[in-house]
Amino acid sequence: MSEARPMNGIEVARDIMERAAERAAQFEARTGAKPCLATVLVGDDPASVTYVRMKRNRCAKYGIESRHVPMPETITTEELVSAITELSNDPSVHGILLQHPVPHHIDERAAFDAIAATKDVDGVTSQSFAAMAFGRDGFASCTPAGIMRLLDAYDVDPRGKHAVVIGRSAILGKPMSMLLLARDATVTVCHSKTADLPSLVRTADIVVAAVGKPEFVRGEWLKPGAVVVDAGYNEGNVGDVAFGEARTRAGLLTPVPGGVGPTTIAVLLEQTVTAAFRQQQISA
Ligand SMILES: Nc1nc(=O)c2c([nH]1)NC[C@@H]1CN(c3ccc(C(=O)N[C@@H](CCC(=O)O)C(=O)O)cc3)C=[N+]21
Repeated sequence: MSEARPMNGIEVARDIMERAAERAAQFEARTGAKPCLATVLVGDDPASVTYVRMKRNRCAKYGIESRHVPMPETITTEELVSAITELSNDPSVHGILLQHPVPHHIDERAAFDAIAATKDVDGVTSQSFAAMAFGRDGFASCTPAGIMRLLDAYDVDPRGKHAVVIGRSAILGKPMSMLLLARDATVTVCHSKTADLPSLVRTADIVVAAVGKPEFVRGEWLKPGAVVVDAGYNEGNVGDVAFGEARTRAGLLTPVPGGVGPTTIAVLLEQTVTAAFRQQQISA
């Protein structure tokens, strides 16, 4: 049986980040300051702490400053919105990342939408979503945008293909479906109430798994030769796709780790540098 070709997210991410680092250095040379990303973390969930630390380390490595803004678990929506509004109005901050998820008592949509669109380098605001959906200028949601970069790097053209997106979350499944649609894929968005998911997946040329359930997508669901993107980040670095099974069916397959995750962070860095240039009204 033939084995799927792996899509190397580490390599694709490195290219994106090296280019971002060059532009960050140019920005610093011209303005005297590095591009700056504010990272807002509510509470101290260990996985979230790790992800935010990874993002800040990656910023430091590629010439981007980060300013960490930790918030107590007990903060109210109002307090969080006002802290984010302050960052939106702070000219020394070019990008804002509010780490998802926030505690249940907080209105996450309200918090995301307190991020100024010009600083929404994570692509989570309603305004960015609309821009993404209508093909207007704006920052894309990082994980879906990173996935599009992976597809491009491996010459996967979504045009006319059937793409099945499993998951409809605000920062993953939903924007993913918009970006694939913008590239002329025929998109089916599946979720927990979808009837007969395996049959739908079997018709997919491109599968994006974004459900958050370890090894949920089975190898036998896949059309032989399909492009399979695993956007799951479950405990213990296990994806949403049963990798061992998928490897004997898929044509191209992202590993976890080393697939979607690194490109997500790379797009965040790239968009932070772009935001910095735009806010200074200078071009890269
Ligand atoms: N507002 C917001 N934006 C996000 O983009 C966002 C978020 N909230 N909340 C959580 C998820 C998760 N996420 C990951 C990014 C990179 C890796 C990553 O690079 N993982 C490595 C492995 C990690 C390791 O080595 O421990 C890899 O896949 O190779 C994982 C997960 C971004 N997210």
